[in-house]
Formats: sequence, C-alpha cells, structure tokens
Amino acid sequence: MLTMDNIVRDGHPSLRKVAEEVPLPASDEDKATLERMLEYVKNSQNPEVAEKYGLRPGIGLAAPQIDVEKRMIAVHVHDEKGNLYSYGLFNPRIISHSVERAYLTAGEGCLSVDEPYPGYVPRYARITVKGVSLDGEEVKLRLKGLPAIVFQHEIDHLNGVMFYDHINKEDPFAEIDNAIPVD
Ligand SMILES: OCN(O)CCCc1ccccc1
Ligand code: NI
Repeated sequence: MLTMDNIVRDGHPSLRKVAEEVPLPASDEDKATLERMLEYVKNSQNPEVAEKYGLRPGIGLAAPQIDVEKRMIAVHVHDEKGNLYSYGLFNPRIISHSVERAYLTAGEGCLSVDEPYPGYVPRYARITVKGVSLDGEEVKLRLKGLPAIVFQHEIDHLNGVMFYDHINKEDPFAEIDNAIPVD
C-alpha cells in the first residue's frame, strides 16, 4: 500500500513537469499504480487506517506526486448532497468549463506541500471531464462544487501546476470576481 513515504514533496522536479499520456489499453503496471493511488485516497479518509499508517488525509492524488510522470489521477470525494465521486482516471482532460469561477473558502492544501499557503484558489465553477476509468471505460463527468475543484487540482498536477500558483500574491484573500464560494 502507498504511504506518505511514497509522496514526493514540493521542490521535487516531478511536480513541475508535464506528465505523459498513458498508452491505452492500460498496462497491468499502470492499472496497479492507479489502483494503489485510489486505495491511498480511500485509506487516508479512514481514521483507523490513516492513524495506523500516518497517512495525511487527501480527497485526491495525482501520479506525479508518487514520482510517476503519467497522466493518471485518483479522486474519492463527496459533494454537498453526499453523492460519492470515486474514480481512477487515465488521461483525464477538461473538455469544457463555465466562465463562472469558484473557490474553497477554506483555501486548498496538497499532500506534496508540507506548509500552508493561505488564500483563495480560483477554479472553474463547473467543468466537463473526459477520461478512461480503471475498467477501461470512457467516462464523461459533469462536475460542480467540491468535486469540480478536486478534479482541477489533480489535473493541474499533471501539468506541473501547484494550487498556490493560482493564489493572488498581493492579496491572497482578495475577492475573486464572478466566483462562487464553496464551503
Ligand atoms: O493532489 C491531491 N492532494 O495534494 C490532496 C489534496 C487535494 C485537494 C485539497 C483541497 C482542494 C482540492 C484538492
Ligand atoms: Ni495536490
């Protein structure tokens, strides 16, 4: 199982590279890696397991964070209605997005960043994501709220972008125009 020892930290070159497309159908190795990533995210949200193995809770994980420069992400998150979005995706891409933006009022964090970077992280409020799931199916997801934010955070990792890159350096909590706050 993956633990925090497998997660590279800010400053590691893998976090600033553009990850490679995964050749499909995915190899057994790439499938095993993505399954381990999704298992990490689920384990990290289980208090007993997280405590036992010292896992920092995360609602997503991107392959570059475990030093695998491939376009693979795992997400395990509930939306405000309690709907679960649990996916391992190969080659995810945002195929359309709203003009309106959104941001987490609590700001964002990252398993690869050990110190806090306070501030609002502007994201698209709604996105449509296409990718290939662990069982080889093409998926098309229309997302809003926290799920939309997490998928954008993870897809950013595939392009060498960190959440704090988006924070207003002059005024981290400056109002973001045309944006809805997400709690
Ligand atoms: O890349 C995932 N990871 O660093 C875990 C934290 C994910 C995350 C945290 C806050 C808002 C969106 C996504
Ligand atoms: Ni992250």
